Amino acid sequence: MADADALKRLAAARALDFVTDGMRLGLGTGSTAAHFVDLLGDRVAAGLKVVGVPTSERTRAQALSRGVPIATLDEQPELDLCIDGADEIGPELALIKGGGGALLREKLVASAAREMIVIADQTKHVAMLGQFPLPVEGVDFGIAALQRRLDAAIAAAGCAGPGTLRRTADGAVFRTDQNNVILDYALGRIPDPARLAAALDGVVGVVEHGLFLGLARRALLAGPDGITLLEWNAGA
Ligand SMILES: O=C[C@H](O)[C@H](O)[C@H](O)COP(=O)(O)O
Repeated sequence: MADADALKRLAAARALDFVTDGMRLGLGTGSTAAHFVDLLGDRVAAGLKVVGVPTSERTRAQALSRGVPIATLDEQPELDLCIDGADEIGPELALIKGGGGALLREKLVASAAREMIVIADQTKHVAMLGQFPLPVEGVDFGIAALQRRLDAAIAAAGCAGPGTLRRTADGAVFRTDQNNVILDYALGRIPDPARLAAALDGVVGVVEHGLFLGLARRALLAGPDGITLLEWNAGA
């Protein structure tokens, strides 16, 4: 069976089929999106004309190193397509994102794009979101109070589970590219993602959360037998 990294690269390669000359692209973050940026670099070297808006400093550095022209979201506020990975892909292409801490810029970039395509190995596809801890990005002023408000909002939305302040491998508090902190909520199951997202949106101190609802129109899932295309059109 193909290893997970090979499957991620396979999904990334298929996403290139959706890229055409002149496109303004949102460039995601994470190991799967990194394969896409790498492969996009080859296409750019071969003459493809695109401009990419990176969703993290990591992706920005990678795009530059691969010769992919980049711009900021201020310079390119309207994008044609955003290609990004995900931590979980549930029904209606509802996503959990932010395992790598890039959820805020990822959501801003995906929201600026006419279309978002998710690339992943097929193990990310789940019947119900929640096994992957849900990242919630917040300001670092009064974390304990923020956590209490979050616990209450999450319980009111019919979910439960501990929130843990994210730390780096050496024990320091993890900081996002926007210098915020992340609480990872191990909820186990999220039966109603829209209800939970609405509850989180209303919590003072929350900057953004990792539920991406109604943003992805397609997902390219790579498995041992090839690519499966999932499509969801919220407006249909
Ligand atoms: O913050 C990170 C992003 O949301 C990633 O897209 C997500 O964590 C998936 O990453 P990977 O492709 O490495 O599994």
